[in-house]
Amino acid sequence: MRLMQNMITISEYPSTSEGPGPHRVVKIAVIGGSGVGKTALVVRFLTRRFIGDYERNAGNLYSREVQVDGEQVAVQVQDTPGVEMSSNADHVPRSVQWADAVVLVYSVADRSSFDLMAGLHRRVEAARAAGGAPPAPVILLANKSDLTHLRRVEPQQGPLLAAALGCSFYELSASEDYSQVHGAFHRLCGELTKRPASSSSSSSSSSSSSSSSSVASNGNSEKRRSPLIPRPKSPNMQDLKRRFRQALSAKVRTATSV
Ligand SMILES: Nc1nc2c(ncn2[C@@H]2O[C@H](COP(=O)(O)OP(=O)(O)OP(=O)(O)O)[C@@H](O)[C@H]2O)c(=O)[nH]1
Repeated sequence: MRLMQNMITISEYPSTSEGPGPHRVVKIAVIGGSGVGKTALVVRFLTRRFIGDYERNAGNLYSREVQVDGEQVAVQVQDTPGVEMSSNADHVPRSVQWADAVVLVYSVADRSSFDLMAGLHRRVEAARAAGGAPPAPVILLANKSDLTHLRRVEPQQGPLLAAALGCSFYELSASEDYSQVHGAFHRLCGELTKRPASSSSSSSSSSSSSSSSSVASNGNSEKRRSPLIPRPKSPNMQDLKRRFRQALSAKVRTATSV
């Protein structure tokens, strides 16, 4: 369903809607505790806008076509529910097995979100092994670096953990710095495009265009439904559409006022 004139669309979960297409697809799962800024990071990367309000996310999939090292790439980002909040314990292994790469996120202002990271990394590795998938690149993101007065995780702890886990590490602020967020995701996309395409990652939806973004709810039972069957309007999708409209209308206003 078309949401806005500027090609923001609501679509089905892409693993069911991919058809033959010209572009490479890279799939990234974003995982971490609740409220650490996963949605804010994903939306910041895809739209440049920062979402200031907080609404709990039940698992959404976003996609956008971007240029990576001169190549048109369809980036799909799975924004998973906070691991400690989810009633569905399956969502981490499902997302990890679907993805080509994993982004683990904690907030520097939330010690418990940092303490989840090592265990989550183990779950990522176990899920890949159980699914027969090769190890995936994992990056560790320390978000909310702007909250210096609320810091609960010391700056050196993130890099130490990342080194122990064999991950890349970025400390950044989704609210303050788009370029850091873009840089982290973009480098990961670049790394993925240098790898041989997996069979599920070599094409994209034929309806995509170079300026398109889309978002789909990742409800468990809906995941494998035909793209032709209309998705029920869950409150979560309504919230998401509203947040997208908010973020993008500001973008359109900026563009038209220049
Ligand atoms: N100060 C600050 N706030 C941020 C930053 N990133 C996100 N937030 C805020 O943190 C809150 C939670 O952000 P979300 O993106 O919804 O967090 P989430 O990880 O998706 O949360 P769940 O949906 O519960 O999994 C929101 O109020 C955001 O505005 C940041 O870099 N700095």
